Amino acid sequence: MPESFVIETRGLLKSYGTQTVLNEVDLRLPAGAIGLLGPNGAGKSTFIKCLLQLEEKNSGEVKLLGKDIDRFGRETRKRIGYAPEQDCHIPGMVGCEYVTYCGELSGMPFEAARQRAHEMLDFVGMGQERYRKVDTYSTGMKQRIKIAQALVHDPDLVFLDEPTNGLDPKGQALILELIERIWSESGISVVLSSHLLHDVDRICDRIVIIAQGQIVAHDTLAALKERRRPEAEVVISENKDSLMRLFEEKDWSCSVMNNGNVKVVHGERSLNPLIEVMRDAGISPLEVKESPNALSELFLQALETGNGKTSA
Ligand SMILES: Nc1ncnc2c1ncn2[C@@H]1O[C@H](COP(=O)(O)OP(=O)(O)OP(=O)(O)O)[C@@H](O)[C@H]1O
Repeated sequence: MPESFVIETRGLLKSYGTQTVLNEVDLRLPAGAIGLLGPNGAGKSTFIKCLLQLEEKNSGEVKLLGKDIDRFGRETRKRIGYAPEQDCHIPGMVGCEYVTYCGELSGMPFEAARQRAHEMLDFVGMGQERYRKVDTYSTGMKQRIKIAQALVHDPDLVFLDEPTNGLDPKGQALILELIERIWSESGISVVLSSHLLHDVDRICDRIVIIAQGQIVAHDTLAALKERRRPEAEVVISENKDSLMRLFEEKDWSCSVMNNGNVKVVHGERSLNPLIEVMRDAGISPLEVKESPNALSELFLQALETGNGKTSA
């Protein structure tokens, strides 16, 4: 059976004036918990808005849940939820009234919308606060109610744009746990946009890294973590020359780094052969650090690209 995708884009292009914000983005994403990771200004929100037709793309094709948005945008959006980065509540409305209203806007009859709103408010952990005006909520509560309104109509796919913004570490952890359950318990595909590696690293099974409107990486989290260069950094206080000679005898290229540690390209699948060679030669390093995995490396490169530096 051919694999189906919840999101497919081909040549998606979006510019504001002379600035190209999405540069011919090609992506095919299967159902799951998807992390959209990139520095501020990378184009994450614009990507989401173009998919949801809140912004008009310049060119390219987009399919959501298998349907072309140019032909079936309106009907497809009924099966999609969205929590934007900025506040989206209606001033003066109390929490449960607001989520119910969002359900009605999605076409649900009032009674069904009200019942489901309470279920979703329970799901996001809102107690009696639901009977208070949203204007009086803390940042954490506002983030939670945004998630509740995105889920009220029981969508198949939900976009959450920077849902941990403004939260302290405990608040971030609570929101991430909640988001993880959206996919693992309800089977609703989630696109979590974030500029924090930690967010997506914890709960997503697939990662897309975006920088300056281009996809710099797309793979499963497991594959990105598995991928690393066969390099290591050896922290050593004495016998540095002997260590370098030892590596050269093994034909492993090595050099002294700015911090005084020795970098070695050992070409092995694990650190074990490197550690054995040093042990046999009677050299005891203080520490042997593995090279960063591809996820960390690509994310750092994306950050540098986002800051105007070009990556090697
Ligand atoms: N309506 C707009 N008009 C002009 N430029 C825009 C508009 N919206 C976004 N941009 C520009 O497009 C680029 C990408 O913005 P976008 O909001 O998509 O980034 P992001 O990855 O979501 O980052 P952040 O989390 O900081 O919002 C930025 O340079 C931004 O200034």
